[in-house]
Amino acid sequence: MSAQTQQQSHSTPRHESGDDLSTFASISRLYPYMRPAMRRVTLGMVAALLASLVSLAIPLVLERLVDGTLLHPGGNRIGVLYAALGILVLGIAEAVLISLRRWFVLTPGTRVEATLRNSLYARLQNLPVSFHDRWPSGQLLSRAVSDLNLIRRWLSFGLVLFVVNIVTIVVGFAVLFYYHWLLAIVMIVLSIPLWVAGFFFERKYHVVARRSQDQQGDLATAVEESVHGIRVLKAFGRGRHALAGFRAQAEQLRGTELEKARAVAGLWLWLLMVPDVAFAVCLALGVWLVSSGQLTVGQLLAFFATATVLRFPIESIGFLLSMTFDTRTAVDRFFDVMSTPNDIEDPAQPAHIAEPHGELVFDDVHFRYEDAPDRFPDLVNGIDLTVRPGETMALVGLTGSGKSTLTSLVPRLYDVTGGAIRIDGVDIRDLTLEELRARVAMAFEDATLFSTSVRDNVLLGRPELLGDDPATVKAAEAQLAEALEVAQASFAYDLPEGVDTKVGEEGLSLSGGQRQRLALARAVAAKPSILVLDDPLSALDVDTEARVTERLHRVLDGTTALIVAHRPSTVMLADRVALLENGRVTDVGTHSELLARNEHYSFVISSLEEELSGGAAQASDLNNKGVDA
Ligand SMILES: Nc1ncnc2c1ncn2[C@@H]1O[C@H](COP(=O)(O)OP(=O)(O)OP(=O)(O)O)[C@@H](O)[C@H]1O
Repeated sequence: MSAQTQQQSHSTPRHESGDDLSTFASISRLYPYMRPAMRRVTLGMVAALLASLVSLAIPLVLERLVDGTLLHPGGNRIGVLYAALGILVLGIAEAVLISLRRWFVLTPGTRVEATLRNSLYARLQNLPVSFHDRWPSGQLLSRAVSDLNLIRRWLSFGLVLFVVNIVTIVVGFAVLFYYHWLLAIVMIVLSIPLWVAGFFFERKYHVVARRSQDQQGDLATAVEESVHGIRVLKAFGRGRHALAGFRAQAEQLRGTELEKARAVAGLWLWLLMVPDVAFAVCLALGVWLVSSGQLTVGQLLAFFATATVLRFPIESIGFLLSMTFDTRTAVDRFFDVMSTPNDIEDPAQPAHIAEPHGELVFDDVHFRYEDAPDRFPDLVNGIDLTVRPGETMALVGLTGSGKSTLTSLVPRLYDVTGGAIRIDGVDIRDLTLEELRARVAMAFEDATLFSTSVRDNVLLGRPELLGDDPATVKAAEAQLAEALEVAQASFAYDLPEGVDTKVGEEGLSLSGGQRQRLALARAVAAKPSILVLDDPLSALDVDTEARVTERLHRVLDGTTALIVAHRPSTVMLADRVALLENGRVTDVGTHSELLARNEHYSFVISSLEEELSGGAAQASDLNNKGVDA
């Protein structure tokens, strides 16, 4: 496998949804999105067609002018004046029609682009987490930005010109026949190399265009990763290495762009050379036809004037072809995402939990990741566990035993591959996703904050509290205060603009512990009947953790909670502990019961303690080395 192919196969799943379709069939899939814009596009096309026909009519007037008045013994000045006036009027009409074309097609492209972008975003929100595991964000970003941009430019400009130029060429050749059949046939025969070059161009260009657009996506992913990981790269002194990797990728893209440019240049060579040769041959033949009395001077002049009008449409075919194939690739890439099946969707006939108590039952649950090798058993291999209403259950197990995976099955971030998870007796797959995710709230170890205010981040799961009327604002403030207090995140009130301070990627930088506390506040504020916490306190110091734990205990009183525990102190928070071992729950009991009777549990707890003291030593070591500075 070449380095290039290797690079591609590692970075992007390539569905190539439209690879077996013709360019026309592939682009026609856009029709439902284009329908609202079609009226203006069609009007633009009509205006452009009329402009072309007008430009083809000018040589006809020229012929009359030369043969009928200038060269005619009885020609008069009034005739010349009329003909000149006719040409002027046609010229003005052509200019007006071209302006109309621009005006008609300017807005529909932007509207279609916006619709496509909204649909893509909605689809990305809708697709399951397993899709996002497979797709690098740069590939999605390049689809949402540059591919849709290409489609807009083609719609506003390429499509209309392509159709109009083809029609102009066909009508133009018919007009050439009208002047003289032999000259027209010579012109057509000499153009054949052009059509052949166009055919080979299509086959080559499509493949290179796809590669180029995929490589742009890979490059975007590389930039995104290095920006996100800038601290790690700096701390480990790997900036140069990252730059070298980036350069290699950029060089690869440059190579592909050059290949594209060479393909276009090859076509251009034919596009420029063939008409010149055809003109020269036709001129010699035309002069002979005039001298032998088979053609008038006016007809010869009109023939060349028409052939000149046809030059731009013929020359632009190369550019428009490459633009069309770029667009076809962009459309294929768009539908790669849009046609990815979503296996986590609402049921056809949803059930509803009338009286939520918060009982959570795992019934012989199995799960394996799509890319897990066949020789491995299921990661979750038949888990039976009941978390009673209002109970706090800690999940404990060695690292990699599948604790986070198990918790992510509850809000259906992934679907079980066997067995069932039930909330209050209802299989979670029978609930709508909206109901399920209103009942279950989650906080992760890796706390993601969005680029918006603290308030909006914390009340993310309570959209009904984000209104403007005074009662809602008051309720929102109370909820916010309670959640921030439970999560020991009152520091938010001391930020420059209090809870209105913008945080997240574009806002104020917060420490890992502060981010975790806000994420925990978000889960608490959602007031779920089941709270799933995936080691949400890992970045807190021991004192803060103790305070959060004490408050959570109070809040969790009526809430069922499933907590992944990496610290003995988190385990203390739980009423009972479930021990995860080889994909199964091998023991359930209180912390002290398990410590007393289960050797593996004691081993896990002592390894967690060791990890903690090791982590603390490492942290102080790093601090001494001044990494933070
Ligand atoms: N999205 C994924 N795709 C494929 N495999 C995954 C994915 N996420 C996790 N895994 C694999 O599943 C296994 C269990 O991971 P998981 O994060 O659930 O374990 P864990 O018990 O929470 O670990 P830790 O205590 O270290 O957080 C690991 O071998 C991991 O490599």
